[in-house]
Amino acid sequence: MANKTFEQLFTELQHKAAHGDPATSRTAELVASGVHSIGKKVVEEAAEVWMAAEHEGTERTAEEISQLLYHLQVMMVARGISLDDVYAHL
Ligand SMILES: N=c1c2ncn([C@@H]3O[C@H](COP(=O)(O)OP(=O)(O)OP(=O)(O)O)[C@@H](O)[C@H]3O)c2ncn1[C@@H]1O[C@H](COP(=O)(O)O)[C@@H](O)[C@H]1O
Repeated sequence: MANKTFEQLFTELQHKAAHGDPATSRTAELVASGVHSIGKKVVEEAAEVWMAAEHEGTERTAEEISQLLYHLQVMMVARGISLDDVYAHL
């Protein structure tokens, strides 16, 4: 059972970006670091998904995918992109 849905996490991240303290919120820290830094994390996490899928088990791969999805959501928040903006292309 998931701790939260993709939609619930996105709402939480929007709130953290607007009101969070970069000293205690990873999301606020990442958004403050800017799109270039967030982009590097997205690429790093994507590579970790690839490596886990090829060389590690299902649980590790799922964990890496969760981290990629988190960083993609942070990028969306930083760029002001909504879930509906993305769903429009799915
Ligand atoms: N789901 C996540 C989540 N997934 C991944 N991460 C971050 O991504 C990191 C994983 O990336 P790495 O493996 O590169 O770890 P790292 O070496 O510490 O990263 P670097 O410092 O090297 O960049 C974790 O250590 C977390 O900092 C997350 N940080 C926060 N959340 C959730 O986001 C919400 C808001 O969190 P805060 O903004 O921290 O309050 C909460 O529900 C959290 O559970």
